[in-house]
Amino acid sequence: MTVLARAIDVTRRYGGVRALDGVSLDIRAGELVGLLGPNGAGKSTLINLLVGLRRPTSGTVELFGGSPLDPVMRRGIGVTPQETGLPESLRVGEIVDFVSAHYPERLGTGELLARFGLGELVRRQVGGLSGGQRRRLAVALAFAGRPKLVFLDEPTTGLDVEARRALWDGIKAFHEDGGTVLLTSHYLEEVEALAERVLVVGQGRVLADDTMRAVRGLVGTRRVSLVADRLPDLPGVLSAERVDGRIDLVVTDPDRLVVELVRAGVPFSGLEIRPATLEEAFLALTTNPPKETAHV
Ligand SMILES: Nc1ncnc2c1ncn2[C@@H]1O[C@H](COP(=O)(O)OP(=O)(O)OP(=O)(O)O)[C@@H](O)[C@H]1O
Repeated sequence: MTVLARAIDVTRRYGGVRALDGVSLDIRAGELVGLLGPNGAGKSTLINLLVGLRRPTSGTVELFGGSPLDPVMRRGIGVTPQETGLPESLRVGEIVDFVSAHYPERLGTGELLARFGLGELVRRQVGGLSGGQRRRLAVALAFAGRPKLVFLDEPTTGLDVEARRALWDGIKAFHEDGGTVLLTSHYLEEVEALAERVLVVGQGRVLADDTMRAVRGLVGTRRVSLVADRLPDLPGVLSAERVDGRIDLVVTDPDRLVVELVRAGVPFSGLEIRPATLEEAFLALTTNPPKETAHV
């Protein structure tokens, strides 16, 4: 499958901070890739390198087989950064026309706005839009020039559920037409709802690059929940907390945990074991040292 964007052993430093550390990846045509990672993991830096806003300290970045610094290559992409400033006095339709005019091919203004649930607002001045409407407009603009590849940095941060769904529909429609998307998100359900492939980034490195299912399987964690007054120190516990009178543990080996519990002779009841959610798996991948259950 055609590779649209590629990073080869890319490192990016800002002074003493190593924001990316030997990252290699391909974004292939038709993929919808979710980039997950905690604050400061290097997600925005990776996007900035792939779209040519920054250069790597070492390593190579390619866009459509060329350099992301080449305007001809950049014409094939659409980008919504984490923050955008749109001119307050322009009308929504005027902004779309202004942005579209930079591209050889364009989506009609009405069609673009309808795709993102903004059709009613074509004559509204940007200064009169709500925060959520502005954000949706900023994301819609990434699609104005019929891009092949779209980069969205936290597209739905700050949106309510309805606005988020309207955006998801626009992104999905683009993808169903064959478009390629790389998006970052702090909303794990967003990545679960949209992305087929997940890249987990932590401390500037790619920790996992696989299907959603495989990423969960990779960490192989289980959520164990039980009722007990106290627990001894147990092996393989990644996180432990008391919630509504129960103790919830994320563990790597639930069978061993139960054996150890019984062996310790600790009274417990209401044992439940289920697969970890993506959030739990993600935390386990990027996480701290094992937890001491005796202090829960
Ligand atoms: N222009 C800059 N100057 C100095 N340090 C920077 C700069 N941009 C990013 N960094 C640092 O590089 C690291 C990675 O930042 P980056 O913004 O790429 O992370 P992120 O995963 O996008 O985080 P977030 O989820 O908070 O947006 C952080 O430690 C950050 O402080």
